[in-house]
Amino acid sequence: MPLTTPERARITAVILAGGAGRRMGGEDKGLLDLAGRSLTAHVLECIRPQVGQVVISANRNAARYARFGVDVIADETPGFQGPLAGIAAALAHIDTPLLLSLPCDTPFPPANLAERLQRQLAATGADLAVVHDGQRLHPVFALLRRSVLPALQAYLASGGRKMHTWIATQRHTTVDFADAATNFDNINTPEQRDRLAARLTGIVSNTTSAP
Ligand SMILES: Nc1nc2c(ncn2[C@@H]2O[C@H](COP(=O)(O)OP(=O)(O)OP(=O)(O)O)[C@@H](O)[C@H]2O)c(=O)[nH]1
Repeated sequence: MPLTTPERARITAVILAGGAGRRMGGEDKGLLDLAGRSLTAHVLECIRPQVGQVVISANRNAARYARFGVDVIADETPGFQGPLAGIAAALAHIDTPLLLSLPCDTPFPPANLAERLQRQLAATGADLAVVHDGQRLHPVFALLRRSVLPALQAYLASGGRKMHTWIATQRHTTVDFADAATNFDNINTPEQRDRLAARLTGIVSNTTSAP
């Protein structure tokens, strides 16, 4: 059953767009074009109806991200320390009890992402619910209680950066999204972007040529 308005209001989504994009030649992936819109615009469109509010985690091009009309949060530590740094900054910023993290480089996340993570978090009483696609964990797709912030800050302060390692230390649950595995296909390289763009163009031209 879809989340109710009060349930959605308890969740802030953070779109993580603060990475170095090394495999993309150092480009800011969140602003990359796919089918005429930035990757961040695709993710924002999908996630906005699922939650109460959205913020963007970005470390460059603040003015361009500001045009999305939501809060833009930079990491507290410079130098691209990884997704956990963005999640920590977002947890410190929000005033909702739950944070939904998701990356900017996965343009079509499932339309029931927040709902399924929230239902399992509530049912298990865990502090974190993480996506599993049937093959592997996708730790950047997670619903976290705000109360995990001190533990995350301590992990980062100790030099920890790995999501899998930190999640393993927390009371977590995994949510099976095997039925939606392709929704978690992401874009890391120019070739992956071009392939997906070509597929989308095919879909559009097939649709428009239909009788
Ligand atoms: N806020 C923040 N987000 C990050 C950071 N590093 C990665 N991310 C985000 O986490 C998600 C997964 O990142 P990766 O694809 O592993 O890293 P990337 O920097 O984007 O790309 P590569 O340098 O090619 O690995 C993406 O949405 C990134 O924008 C960081 O240091 N800070």
